[in-house]
Amino acid sequence: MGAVLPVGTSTSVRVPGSSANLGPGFDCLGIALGVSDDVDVTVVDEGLTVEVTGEGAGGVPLDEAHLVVRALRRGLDVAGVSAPGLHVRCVNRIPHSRGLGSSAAAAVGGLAAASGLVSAAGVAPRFGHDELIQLSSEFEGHPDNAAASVLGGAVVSWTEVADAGSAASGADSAAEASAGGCRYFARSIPLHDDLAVSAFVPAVESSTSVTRGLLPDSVARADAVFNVSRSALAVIALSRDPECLFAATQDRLHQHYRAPVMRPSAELVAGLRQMGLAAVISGAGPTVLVLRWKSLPPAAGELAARLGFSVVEPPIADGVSIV
Ligand SMILES: Nc1ncnc2c1ncn2[C@@H]1O[C@H](COP(=O)(O)OP(=O)(O)O)[C@@H](O)[C@H]1O
Ligand SMILES: N[C@@H](CCOP(=O)(O)O)C(=O)O
Repeated sequence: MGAVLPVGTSTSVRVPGSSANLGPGFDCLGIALGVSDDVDVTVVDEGLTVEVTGEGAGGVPLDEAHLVVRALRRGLDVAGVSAPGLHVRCVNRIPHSRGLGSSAAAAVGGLAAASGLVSAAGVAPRFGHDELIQLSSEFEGHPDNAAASVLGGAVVSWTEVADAGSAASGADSAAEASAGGCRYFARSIPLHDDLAVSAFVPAVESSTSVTRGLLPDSVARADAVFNVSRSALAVIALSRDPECLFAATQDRLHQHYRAPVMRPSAELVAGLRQMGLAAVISGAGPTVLVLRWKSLPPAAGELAARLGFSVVEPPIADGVSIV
């Protein structure tokens, strides 16, 4: 290991949550939401202390298993530096296991904190956006949430999986090797000025890894074609024609497979869509997201309350920031 970070070096990071998929864009579309976590890290003499307040406090581990710490360690490792000890303080506002990208935000937050520490100590430059997207998506296994948390706004992301030949000949970067050959990329979608979101958040949780297990390995070509057309339309709807949002948020690849384990969410999506709203399952659920360009009708709030969902209207957020 190369440089050792001086005791007292510190950094503060703010990272937004996100909503992935936006209906048809499974594992490739996402939008950053103005509900953010803060991560403050200070280099200390020895050991590791983790302090958590807000969402997840009392539930997440307070040792090396903590996701922010794992990402922080990975970032320091990639930068080729070590720390004699670390104090990590997390102030969490993104609800966990609701489909609002908390795990991706934790990975981005830890990696950005590593980036902030190495640059504050003057031992290495900050990670660029592309590197942050690569490293954080490796934690997730899909880039849609992580890319939105890094870049802010709405993003299209994509994954390149090395074929057997290139894997045999060796990965072309340490990141690629550690990701089992996956390379992750993203670009921002310019957003229409009137675009806004409403999130309908239930009290119940749902694990992303569990509900990914409900999805089939292959789908009918007609369903693939259906989603390809809606995903392409989604980019136009988000950027310049919000009136297409209703059509652009249809999906046949993931939502109905997950519906049996989130009936109230499925019922809420159906009810909101009957009102003409562009409602989708947020990420892997159970939160429901509405992409809109005008106010919600009162009936939307009434249905949400009856089904046990709280409505929040976060701004569309900028990407991760290092203070
Ligand atoms: N800020 C955080 N700090 C530590 N662990 C976290 C944090 N955010 C999320 N996690 C971990 O990720 C899990 C939730 O991930 P996931 O099922 O993907 O849901 P989400 O949609 O919220 O990302 C939590 O149960 C916790 O283990
Ligand atoms: N494309 C992923 C998105 C998961 O988002 P999360 O916020 O629920 O973790 C999926 O649909 O599995």
